[in-house]
Amino acid sequence: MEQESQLTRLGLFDARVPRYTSYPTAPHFKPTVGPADFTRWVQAIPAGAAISLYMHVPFCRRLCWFCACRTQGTQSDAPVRAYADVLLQELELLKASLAPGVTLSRLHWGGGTPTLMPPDMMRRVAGAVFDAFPLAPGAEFSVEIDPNEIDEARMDALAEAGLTRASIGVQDFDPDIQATIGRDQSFEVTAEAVRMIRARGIDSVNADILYGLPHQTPHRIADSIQKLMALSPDRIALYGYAHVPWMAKRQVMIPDAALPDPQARLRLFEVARDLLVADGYEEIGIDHFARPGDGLATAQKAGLLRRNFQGYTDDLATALIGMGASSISRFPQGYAQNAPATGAHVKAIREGRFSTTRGHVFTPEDVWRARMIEALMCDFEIRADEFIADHGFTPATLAALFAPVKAQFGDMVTVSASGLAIPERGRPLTRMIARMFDGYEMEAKGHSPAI
Ligand SMILES: C=Cc1c2[nH]c(c1C)Cc1[nH]c(c(CCC(=O)O)c1C)Cc1[nH]c(c(C)c1CCC(=O)O)Cc1[nH]c(c(C)c1C=C)C2
Ligand SMILES: C[C@H]1O[C@@H](n2cnc3c(N)ncnc32)[C@H](O)[C@@H]1O
Ligand code: MET
Ligand code: SF4
Repeated sequence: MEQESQLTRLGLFDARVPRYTSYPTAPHFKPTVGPADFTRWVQAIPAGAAISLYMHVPFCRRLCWFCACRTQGTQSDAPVRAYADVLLQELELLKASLAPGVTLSRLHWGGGTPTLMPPDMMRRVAGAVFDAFPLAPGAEFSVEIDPNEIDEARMDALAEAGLTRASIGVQDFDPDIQATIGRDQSFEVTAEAVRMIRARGIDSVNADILYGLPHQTPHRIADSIQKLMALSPDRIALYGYAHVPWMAKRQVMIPDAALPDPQARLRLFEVARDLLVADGYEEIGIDHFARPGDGLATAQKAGLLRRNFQGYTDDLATALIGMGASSISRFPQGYAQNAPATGAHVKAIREGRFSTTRGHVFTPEDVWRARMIEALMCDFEIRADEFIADHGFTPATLAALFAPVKAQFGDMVTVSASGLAIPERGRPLTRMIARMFDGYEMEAKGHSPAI
């Protein structure tokens, strides 16, 4: 394949590249940002603003071996209950620092597994959030749902709390692959979760599925995608499995020898993508798919697609506040991350202070670099008119910035007076091209593969 040899020459199959869910990326955060900065940034949010709120629940009943999320296993509800109490205290602290009249454009519960909360706990947490900050008109309330960890009573609690979007973890339907990644989940269990969601009139269903898993073949991923399409999710995240056992220790359970090589990963992605596109899904950025009419598809058409810690979003709020252990907040001034360890976060909140341990203060240069990387990840294009109008560039300064990218990537990028664009054939290189605009990370580090 000519494209494949070109991609090989450009280093796609050897590269380790950030996913750019933030810029700068989390590994560049420094302990110079602390609770005082976080408090100041929260206080600077204007009265009556709509903000986005993320609540992290770092508990699971079982720990899937493939998972790189910050979470811990627990068989009892006691630690979850104690943690939920702390979330309510954190909410009080936040309310005390925020100007009056703040509403939510988004509320997202992620994890971990938020659905391991018993129904009364879900009601209590949701009730406290909406008492403090009501949903803005058109707002979304979304929750990550583990199909193995949901039932009618918990679904009732979520629906009554006003859930608008359910996000289910699928990963793969193949039983052999499931055994190798430590995640049993029959098709019936997943289908039943979708039925419970839709039966309550929650008609927005997202699903997460992975390519690049151990023992995955084009035939097997095609089968999993077909099963997933039978459930007709509105939105699908097709993430590349990130094998980072030095960071996510439980991944040592996954034998390296069973992993597809980078060329095979590209083929797995393409098989899955082609099936989804043939079924009418629109490609959103590097790894999302959405039915036409879904918020992400509409935002992409309007040039309003944005990148955040969840991947892609159509949320335009300028402040995203992350609550709970390890969560990251984004403000116009910079990023602030809470203490990653649950114990340290809980201790800080119980003592009446925020747990912010690391972060980053934006420089003027960060602002335009962040936006260029976001534009590439969302639209595969850096539009000259935007950067001339909003960031003080001239055609000449843009041309100087684009020249080394063109020299490096040849016909995998196009450069003209209207800007820099990545044509279809160059799409697998998007994260590598974005890295050319990263002022912090010009050399490869311990990231996941570029494809
Ligand atoms: C919900 C689960 C996941 C979160 N991040 C990932 C998953 C699957 C994927 C991921 N994120 C990072 C890596 C490391 C390698 C890489 O490709 O860059 C992987 C596999 C980087 C990263 N992203 C965030 C953090 C804190 C990090 C690592 C830095 C570190 O802590 O050492 C931001 C972030 N990740 C997740 C959330 C919920 C989040 C911010 C709110 C979860
Ligand atoms: C929140 C979502 O993150 C994805 N997820 C969890 N662990 C990994 C990993 N190692 N690599 C890629 N994606 C992962 C899953 O698809 C989950 O549903
Ligand atoms: N824990 C849930 C699941 O695995 C949600 C996605 S992973 C954070 O299904
Ligand atoms: S994939 Fe979901 S259920 Fe499995 S360990 Fe990760 S957060 Fe927990």
